[in-house]
Amino acid sequence: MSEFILSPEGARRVDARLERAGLLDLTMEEAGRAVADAVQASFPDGPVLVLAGGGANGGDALVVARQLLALGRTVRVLAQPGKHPLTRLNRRRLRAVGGEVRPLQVAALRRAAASAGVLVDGLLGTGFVPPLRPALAELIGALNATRRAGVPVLSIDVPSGVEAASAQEPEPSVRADVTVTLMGLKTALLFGEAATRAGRVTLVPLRVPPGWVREEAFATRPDDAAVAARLPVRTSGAHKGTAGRVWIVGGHPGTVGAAALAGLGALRAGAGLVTVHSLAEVPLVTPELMVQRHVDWDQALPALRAVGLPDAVALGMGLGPEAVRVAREVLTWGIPTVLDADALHPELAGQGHPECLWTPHPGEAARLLGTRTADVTRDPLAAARRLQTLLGGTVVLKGGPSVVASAGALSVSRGGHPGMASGGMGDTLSGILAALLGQGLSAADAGVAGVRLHARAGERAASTHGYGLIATDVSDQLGAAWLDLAADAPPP
Ligand SMILES: NC(=O)C1=CN([C@@H]2O[C@H](COP(=O)(O)OP(=O)(O)OC[C@H]3O[C@@H](n4cnc5c(N)ncnc54)[C@H](O)[C@@H]3O)[C@@H](O)[C@H]2O)[C@@H](O)CC1
Repeated sequence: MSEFILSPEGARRVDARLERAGLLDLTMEEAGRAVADAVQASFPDGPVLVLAGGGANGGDALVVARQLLALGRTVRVLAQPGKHPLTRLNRRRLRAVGGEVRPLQVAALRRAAASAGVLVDGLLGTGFVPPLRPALAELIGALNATRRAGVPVLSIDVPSGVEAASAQEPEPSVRADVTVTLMGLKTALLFGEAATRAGRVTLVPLRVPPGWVREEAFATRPDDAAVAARLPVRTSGAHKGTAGRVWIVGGHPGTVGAAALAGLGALRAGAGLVTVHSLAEVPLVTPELMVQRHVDWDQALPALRAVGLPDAVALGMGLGPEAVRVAREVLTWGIPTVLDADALHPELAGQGHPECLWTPHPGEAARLLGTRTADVTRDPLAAARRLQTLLGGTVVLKGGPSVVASAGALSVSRGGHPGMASGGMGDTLSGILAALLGQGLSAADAGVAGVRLHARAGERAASTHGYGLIATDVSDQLGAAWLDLAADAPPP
């Protein structure tokens, strides 16, 4: 199922609607039951130590405690005074079934943790506003020390102290083994150091009235069925001329491999005919790839245009100092275009068209936005949205995971592998994207499908090569990755 990504404000608005409908209590009950089920599934042994803050995150924790008691678990609860009405109500309910609630203090935490089989962290959720108050900072320090001593931690919604809307390194914050997040994913659970704090993340969508979460979500994470539904489908009469003619414009002495890798990626992503155009000698990576070496771009580009344009072009990979001039000319052709690497220049902002696909990594994104790389990585979703506004068309902000922003849609890719952090991976992606554009996909669909295809091929290749993965390994797995995704496609 595709998943929705909520901001703290969006989650609050859903809460407010639930409250107006008189459903918030039921939703908290469902959330607590789901978290209790997760505790049972992952940590079935030993006493459970539940830590509950004063807000609704603490309310969830008190429901978890009651649900686990009902399942026969030994449960100890340390809680702050309830500020949220439902937190107070659930404290009364817990007591009514014999649950004991003690004040949340560091000494009590250390004592109870010594014999605990698992610790449930319900101190702070999406309502946390940094900086952390000193008393809670001390508690979180004690909680993390308990984990280091061997007691696993399950966090409710987000690890406490993590700012839900930011991927920034949160210090101090809870380090969890498992995070059960509610209704929608949060930025902090997807990107950067914050995500590593969350451990294994599972999303419990909760049965809120249809559409409410979708309406408040600012981004989605499509599942493979949703991605597969965008992939091109061929008829038996397909031939190389109908499967997309792609040009790769790139390469410069010393960086010509980038263009060759893009060409290989395009071929393996199904393009019918691929030609690399370069001023440098292109290595023969595979005989199926056509190459044309040119003397200078001023002569080459008009001549190429005169012979007839391809279905799509990818440019910039290793293209060097002439990239902006070349990109300006190519953009006048008006054909679907991937702009990568040296073609990602602020001077080109506003010169694209709707079928452009811009593929910056965070460093290139920072240069385009006139900001620092750390500002991009702190909130990649916001950065991708700003880039799309600046550049138009579709933007793929590369990373683990990548973000795809097109007019009115923002999505996060699944999967991939850390072994993909090696030179040439981005060139392969540009080739894949151009191949999909050439096969008739819109820039928006090509962005979503191409990024997932690349990640899936990376996962496959990593199972053999691990951190030794190189870009050609990924290209080699593209066909199999496509078949994996197509197996999930809904029937035509
Ligand atoms: N719409 C949803 O997603 C649902 C949300 N629920 C829960 O509700 C949570 C949000 O609840 P709330 O908005 O009440 O907020 P939280 O419970 O996340 O946090 C609010 C509490 O944290 C304290 N706090 C805030 N900043 C602090 C700081 N810097 N230092 C120390 N203490 C600080 C506040 O004083 C308050 O007691 C979610 O994370 C989730 O666990 C669930 O009940 C189910 C439905």
